[in-house]
Formats: sequence, structure tokens, C-alpha cells
Amino acid sequence: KPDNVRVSYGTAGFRGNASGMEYVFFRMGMLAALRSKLKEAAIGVMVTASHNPEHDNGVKLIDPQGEMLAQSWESLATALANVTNDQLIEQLKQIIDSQKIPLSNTSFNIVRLNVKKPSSLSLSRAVLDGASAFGATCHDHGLLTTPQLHYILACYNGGDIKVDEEHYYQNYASAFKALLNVVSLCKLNPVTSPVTVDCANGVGAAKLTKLAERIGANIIDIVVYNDGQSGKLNENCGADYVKVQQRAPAGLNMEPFHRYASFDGDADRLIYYTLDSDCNFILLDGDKIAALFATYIRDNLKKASINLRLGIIQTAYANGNSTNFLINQQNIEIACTPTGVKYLHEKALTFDIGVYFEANGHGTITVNQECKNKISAAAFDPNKSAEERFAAKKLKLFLDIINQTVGDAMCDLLAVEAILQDKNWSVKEWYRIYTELPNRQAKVQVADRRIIETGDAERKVILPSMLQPAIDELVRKYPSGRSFVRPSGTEDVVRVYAEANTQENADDLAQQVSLAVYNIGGGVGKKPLF
Ligand SMILES: CC(=O)N[C@H]1[C@@H](OP(=O)(O)O)O[C@H](CO)[C@@H](O)[C@@H]1O
Ligand SMILES: [Mg+2]
Repeated sequence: KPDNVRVSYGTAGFRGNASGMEYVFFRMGMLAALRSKLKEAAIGVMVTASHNPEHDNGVKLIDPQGEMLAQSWESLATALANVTNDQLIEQLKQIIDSQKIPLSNTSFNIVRLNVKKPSSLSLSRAVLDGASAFGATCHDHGLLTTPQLHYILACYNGGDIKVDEEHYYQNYASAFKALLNVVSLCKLNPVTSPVTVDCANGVGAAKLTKLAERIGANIIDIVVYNDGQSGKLNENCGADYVKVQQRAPAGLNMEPFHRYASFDGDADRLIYYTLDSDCNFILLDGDKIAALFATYIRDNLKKASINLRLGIIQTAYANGNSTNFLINQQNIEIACTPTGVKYLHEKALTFDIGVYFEANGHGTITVNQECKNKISAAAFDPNKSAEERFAAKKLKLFLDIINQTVGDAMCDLLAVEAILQDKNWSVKEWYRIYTELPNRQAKVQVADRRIIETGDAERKVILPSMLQPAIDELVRKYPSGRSFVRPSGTEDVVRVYAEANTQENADDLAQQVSLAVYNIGGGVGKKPLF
């Protein structure tokens, strides 16, 4: 471990420049083995830096049911990663004692290794070495998307110890085909039009190709773009680039009203986009996917006369008009949490059916088993009308397409495609459900981003105390203005978000707020000017 380097288990595990990070991965292998002994179940370890540039890498731990590592263990992970080499054994002992870990229990880890990245082989090796130091048996599943690893882990711990990647394809391909069969029954000539998917030159390209093969080209027409043959991972492409830059991946020739989608590097984010008739770029982000899912579920619940509590969970990054649409026009319950899918997921579980999405395209649907049973039973209930049973059946099949453990770009893509088919919608009808407020994201470098503390699900700054009044004053100047700032959990920056009635005003507001952060929050380097 290099001296004077501090890392922390952030929004999505440890992430940073891959060189010199082996010690973090080695220690996370150890921690995973300990957690496995405690939980008496396999623990997943994912090696990825998601949407970050190729020179970065990262590691995150996955809990037994495929959920994110329990928050109480994040601080243990941070402490273990930061001690010096000679304090390591002492720190491990402390964790073992404080968590009462039965060392004699066997432990299993399921590791996914991304051989595509030059750094990943040695880093994955470091995880395996760390885990073996505690005698863990490791199943190395090779190259997988993040959601595939979550899925495999959940199945494995559910008793299916032979589960593998193929199982994933069979499961979701047959779920999708079953729903499409049912929805095309009511159509004379079901049409499939192609959807072009930018896979960010990441692992998703090969995996999506396999999934599409299992479904069949006569049912879904997927064109893979940025398959990693030539381009660099996440460079000028991928879901994060498209969302933040609000433009298509480099080199993609777009046609008006065709459907385009982007995954991020580890395929847990999905964004759609298209061009309108004037060739304006139209983004259909996580908010719009959530709105499509939630209204589809709500409509079918209604048609099936099933009474369940449906909620949508957003973060402060959700576009103001998506929130207005869902609350005021659709009457759907909304909750807001801090950034980071673990918070959204946790909140989603408090509803019978929870639809959560970050605006950047990471999201899924949670539904508890009891509610799922209720929906399945309604599909065969002789006391219901044929129409009610049909809606219940569609809802059941739709929920089968969803990877409930985590946001999954491939499953979410199938779910969007199925809804559009069912509704006979092109991308045009979908994007018109509401019009987004123009918005802008920016980053500000400060000496120490930890001095910024936020509250109210990150919508207000608490410290430094001068900052929120300054933001409020700026926001007041712009019609439909809204802005907030927060320290990033994955990068050494403060993030700024602004929206307003016009793009110019949103840009202006983002600029002014960035300067306020720079001036009041201890900015370093060049003043943020854009
Ligand atoms: C504005 C934004 O997109 N933030 C992302 C980003 O977190 P930050 O804490 O903002 O760096 O990465 C997270 C992990 O992928 C993701 O959950 C989150 O939504
Ligand atoms: Mg990702």
C-alpha cells in the first residue's frame, strides 16, 4: 500500500486509477471471504469501473441476495483499505471480533473478472489471492456484466449451485418471448423495427449479442454498435457520455425517429435517444424509462382491478418535468433519495411495487413475492373478467423480464421494447409523454469536497452555510429554475446540476452556481467557465 493515499468505499465501491490499486482488491478479497463466513452464503466481487475511462478500475462487493453490500460494512471496507501493511492483521482481527465472525465457517466468493481491461487480470488475481488467504472457495465467472453477476449470485445462494451465464439468457429470453407472444396475439401484423445499441465498447456487446440470439431475430432486431473491436471503453460513447453531453456517441449516423440506446461499460445503465423531424437530438433517459414502466404497470393494475401500492423513486437529478408529470398528471406516488442505487433500491422495497431509476439510466423494479403471487393468481381467477385476467397475465410476464437484484441494461432494454410493442408506440409517442426542462450538469474542483454537506436528499447544502443562500438567490433569477450541488461519491469533484425554462438559462444557472461553489467551497485550479 502506498503511503499517504486514502481511498473510500463510495457510491459504488472503490474506484480510481488502476495502477497501484492491487492492495485494495487484495483486501476486498479478504473482506468478501469474511462476510461470506458471517452470512454463510456466497458473496460477489465485481471488478469494474463502470462508465469511467479505461485507465480506471474498481471493485464492489455484492451481498447474498444480489443486493449492494450492507451500508454498515462500507466503513469496514474503507478502514481495511486504508490501514498500513503492518496494521492489516490487527484491523482484520478487529473486524472479526466486532462482527463476531465465525472463522471456522466455510466461505465462497463469486468473482467476475473483466479480462477486456488490461488492468483487470492482475486486479482480479489480487481479489482471488485475498479470498484464498481466508480459505474461501472461489468461482471465477470470467467476463460478465455487473447485473449478470448479481443474478448469478442470487440464484446460487437460492440453491441453484449450477447456475451460469447461459441460465441468465434462457431465463430472460423466454420471459421476453412469452410476453411478446401474448401482446402480439391481439395484433394482425406485429412489426419489429431495429433498435441500435451502443455498448460503450464494453462487456455488454458480446452479452447482448448472445441474448438477442436466444430470442431470435424474427422477434427482436438488435444492431450492436461500439462492440469493442476497435474503439476504447467508454470513450466518446456509452450511457454516461450520451446523458451528460446530451449527444449521440461519436460516429453514429442517426435517422429521425429510429430507436437508439446506450449501455455503460458494465451494462447496468440504459439510455435511449432519437432525432425528431428537424434532427434535434432527443434523449429518453432514466426518468423517461421509469415513467414508461410505472404508467404501464399502473394501467395494467387498473385494468386487472388489482389494488397494490406503486411508487417511483427518484433522486434530485430527476428532471423537474418528470416529477410534475408523474405526480400531477399520473397521480403516482413519488419518493426522493440521495444519489446511489443502494438508497433508491432500499426505498423501492417499501412499496408493493417500486420503480426506481437514476436519471443516468440505472434502475429496475422491485416487487415482493406476495404481490407477485397476487398478480399471478389474478391471471387465472375465474371471478375476474377475461379482460382483467389478460391484464394480470401481461403484468406478470412483464415483471418476469425485470432483473430485480439491480439495474440491468439488457433486461431494461427488453422491458422498454416489450411495452412499445404492446402499446404500438414508436419512440415518438414515448418521448412526448412529457417534455424535459432543459438542464446542465457541471463539475467543480475544490481542495476538499468533504467540506460540503447536504441534506433533504441532497437537494440543499447545509455546509458551508453561505452556499445554499447563494444558490437560492441565483435560482430565483431563472423561470422554472432549480439547482443543487453535492460532492461526488466516485470522483474528486463537486457536482452541479441546474435546470431552467431554456437551455441558455440552464447553462447560465449552472455556470453561476459553479462559480459560487468555487468561491465559497474552496475551489482550486482554473475558475469554472463554460
Ligand atoms: C450524477 C450521477 O450520474 N452520479 C452517478 C455517479 O455517482 P457520483 O456520486 O455522482 O459520482 O456514479 C454512481 C455509481 O455509478 C451513480 O450511482 C450516480 O448516479
Ligand atoms: Mg455501471
